[in-house]
Amino acid sequence: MQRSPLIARTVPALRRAVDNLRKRKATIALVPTMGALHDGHVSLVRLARRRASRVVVSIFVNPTQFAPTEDFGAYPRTWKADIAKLAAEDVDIVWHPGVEAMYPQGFATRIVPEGPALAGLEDRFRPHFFGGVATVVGKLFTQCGPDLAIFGEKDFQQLRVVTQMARDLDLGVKVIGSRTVRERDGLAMSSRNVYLSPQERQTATTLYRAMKDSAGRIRAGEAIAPAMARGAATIEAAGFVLDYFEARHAETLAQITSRKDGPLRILVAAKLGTTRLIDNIAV
Ligand SMILES: Nc1ncnc2c1ncn2[C@@H]1O[C@H](COP(=O)(O)OP(=O)(O)OP(=O)(O)O)[C@@H](O)[C@H]1O
Ligand SMILES: CC(C)(CO)[C@@H](O)C(=O)[O-]
Ligand code: BAL
Repeated sequence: MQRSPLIARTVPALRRAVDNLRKRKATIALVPTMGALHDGHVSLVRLARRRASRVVVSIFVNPTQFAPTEDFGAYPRTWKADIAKLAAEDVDIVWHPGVEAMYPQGFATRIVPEGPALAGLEDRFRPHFFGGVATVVGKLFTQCGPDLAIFGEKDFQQLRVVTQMARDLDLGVKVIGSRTVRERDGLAMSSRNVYLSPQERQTATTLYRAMKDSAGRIRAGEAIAPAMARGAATIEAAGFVLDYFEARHAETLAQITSRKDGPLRILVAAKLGTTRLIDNIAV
């Protein structure tokens, strides 16, 4: 029988609910989200279910990771549909704080990530972003105290930054990455895809095709620079404004010049009209 998850809106209510699960010797997985849930999020919840006996999903559109010029106000909020999806997945607790519960009056502490995972990419175009993410994810981890937490590979640099933070701050949470879920034409599922017009939605698949093409060329022995230049040109010709299209070391995200530098990942961010999309694939 389908149960509705318990919905916690304050830190004490969340802690009580988690303590109750712990009394029953549960292992707990946390899946942090900003809501507007799609099948990508559902795949994270399913992985959480396989890895732990109880699942907590947080839904919080975190203002500190948006610049004032970005889409915090417009970000899709689909609460009822989200809860129905989470009930169908048998989620135990939904942690849904208001902004005042997460950042009470007088809040004045931030976690500021540094190091190689921040070398460019998202950090160059959204310099506020990882400070906001690390601060809120650090809080989510200490509020909920999960054994493990699941993050999508779609936000590959975020996965690396959060993994490093959990390790550096001894948060006792094992961070697990989950593969990217795509639409049939290859577009990575993303809450922001709803911003795309029908025409833009058709064009959007170019990102995946260009990454696959460049990855195929590199695998076939073409030098990295021309293979990547070709992908970038394809994306721009389709009408995107490109932020970056780069091949990086898949583990460290360090810059690479040759295939001998180790396993590679191609990462892309580009704007189509006013919608900014990101994606990545393994080479
Ligand atoms: N297509 C996807 N496949 C797998 N995981 C995903 C996918 N899309 C998002 N996620 C993961 O879900 C978690 C919550 O992400 P978020 O709520 O920001 O969704 P999103 O679709 O990435 O939204 P946005 O459009 O804002 O980037 C993150 O760990 C993110 O990497
Ligand atoms: C990890 C996260 C929930 C932090 O707000 C967000 O950046 C996201 O949804 O990827
Ligand atoms: N999916 C990452 C959250 C963000 O872009 O704000």
